[in-house]
Amino acid sequence: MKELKYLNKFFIKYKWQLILGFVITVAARIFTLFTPRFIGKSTDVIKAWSDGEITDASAVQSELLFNIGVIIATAALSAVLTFFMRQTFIVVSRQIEYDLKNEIYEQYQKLSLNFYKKNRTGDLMNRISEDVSKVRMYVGPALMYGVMTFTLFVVVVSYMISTAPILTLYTLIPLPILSVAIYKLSVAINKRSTIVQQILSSLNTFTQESFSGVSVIKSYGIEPQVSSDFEIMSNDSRQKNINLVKVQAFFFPLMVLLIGVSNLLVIYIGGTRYIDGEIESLGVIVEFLLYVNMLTWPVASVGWITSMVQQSAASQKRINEFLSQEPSIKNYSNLKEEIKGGIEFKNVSFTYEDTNITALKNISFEVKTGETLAIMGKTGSGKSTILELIGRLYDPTQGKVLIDGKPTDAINLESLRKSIGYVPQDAFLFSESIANNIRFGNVEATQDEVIEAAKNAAVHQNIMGFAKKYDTILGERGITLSGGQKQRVSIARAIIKNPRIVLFDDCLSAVDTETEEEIFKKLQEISSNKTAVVVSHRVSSAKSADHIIILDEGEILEQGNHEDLIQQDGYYKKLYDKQLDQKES
Ligand SMILES: Nc1ncnc2c1ncn2[C@@H]1O[C@H](COP(=O)(O)OP(=O)(O)OP(=O)(O)O)[C@@H](O)[C@H]1O
Repeated sequence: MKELKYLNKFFIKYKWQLILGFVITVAARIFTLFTPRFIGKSTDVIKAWSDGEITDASAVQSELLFNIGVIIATAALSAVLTFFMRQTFIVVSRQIEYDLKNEIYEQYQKLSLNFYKKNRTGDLMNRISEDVSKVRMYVGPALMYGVMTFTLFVVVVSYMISTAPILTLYTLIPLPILSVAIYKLSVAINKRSTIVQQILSSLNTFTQESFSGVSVIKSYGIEPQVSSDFEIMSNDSRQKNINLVKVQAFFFPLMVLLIGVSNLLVIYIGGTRYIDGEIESLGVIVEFLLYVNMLTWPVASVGWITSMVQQSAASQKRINEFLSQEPSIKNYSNLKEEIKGGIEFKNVSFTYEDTNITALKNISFEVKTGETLAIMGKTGSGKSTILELIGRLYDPTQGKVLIDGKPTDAINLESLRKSIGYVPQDAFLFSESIANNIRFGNVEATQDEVIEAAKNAAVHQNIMGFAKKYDTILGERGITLSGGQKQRVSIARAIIKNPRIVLFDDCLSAVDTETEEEIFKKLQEISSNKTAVVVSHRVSSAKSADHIIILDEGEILEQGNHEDLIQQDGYYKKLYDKQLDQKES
């Protein structure tokens, strides 16, 4: 339960609403007491009339009318207060849910790439949706029903004891049994519904994947196989749902049975004690019958609340695991600074923590401000890793990455990231308009600036070809751009940021050579004073760079400018000849 202590700060934050809720709950419960009390009184009046103890019919009538008036008025008051009780407790729980979701989301934003590699997206989503909803059950309904049960129990039972202590004892005997039984049942229901949820989430993932990959499924003609896999999974889901329903079906019969037993006890014990003269009026029995029914749900809810609190604790434990994680990339400098763009790697080695793959081994090179570096090499040779280290998505395992002569970890993280325009290998676009996707690089950019960036990335003409032009929505409910168009929108996004350093990770692979050359020409025009690092498989992208590095299994195989490397007659020269041949043929 110590996990739930984390939530105390929210209880403190919303203390006044909660105190108000508590006061309202107590008042609402007190008013509910009037109904049994006045029904009991009315029974006694009628009994006295039928026994001939009262002979004035109008007196009986007016007393009954008064009692009815009191019952209606107090029940109405209690109903209004119950409404406000929900308004306080449940509204506070929604506020806490909102605060907690924001806190988790903020933490997600702070955590580094490593965290995302280690945890599946489904888990991240679950923490922020399902786990938070379960925690809300503790801060909302569990707290509200807890307070309600407690106040009702204290108020009703103390009143019952003062009226007829022995009868109270017998009446209450079945109630703890009810509470324990409901607790056991709730635990069983929760276990089974967790299984149902898990199956539902795999079923959702399966369906989602098969819809996203529908073109692969159809082209391979594996629809029957996919359908039969789906059938197996949904069959399993049906079975688990039936198992859940079987336990749920016990809930109400069990409650009815135990209420029935309590009622019988009140009638039997109450009746015999009345005959023995130990209870003075019949009204007490009627009153007690109503009390038993009033107490049943709160007592049953003790078991339900207990299991709800246990579940919330488990969820909060999972949330705390994420909240307590420190980002592996920390900001050590608060000094915002202007970055010029000189880059230097000094004996840099880097090993990915999750796979233990050493992607870079003792790499050293320098790119002066305003120069262009091209990185080439076979797939998996560590090209993208170099860009990730420049953007400080990771820190080097050994050696130093310097920007303007300063180690990247000594530079203010925000200043560093602001000065970099990174275009990743897989262009990621949001389900938003094209203009907003470009504006992502600079949210304050005007429409003219967006158009200018798109022109420089050679994608303006394509965009103008769409019916809604820059307002064309991308993604699931919008249009799908071709691979090359996506890459160019992603480049426009980096350009609009007007960064000091541009990092292009093989981001023109889906573009034909002519367009590629056009883009590079434009880039050179607009970025003459920017430092550029370009990863490419094409010599055409690399040859005009000031410096070229050829990587092989994390090590520098060759380096120099285009002429130097042609003379070295190694990997670069072979690639150059091959790509020249291809262009000519
Ligand atoms: N996030 C990661 N976690 C673990 N290992 C990784 C990660 N990214 C890359 N690697 C590994 O590091 C090595 C270098 O990868 P990197 O992406 O830098 O190569 P690359 O030269 O850019 O390849 P490509 O040309 O195919 O993009 C590879 O062996 C790869 O499997």
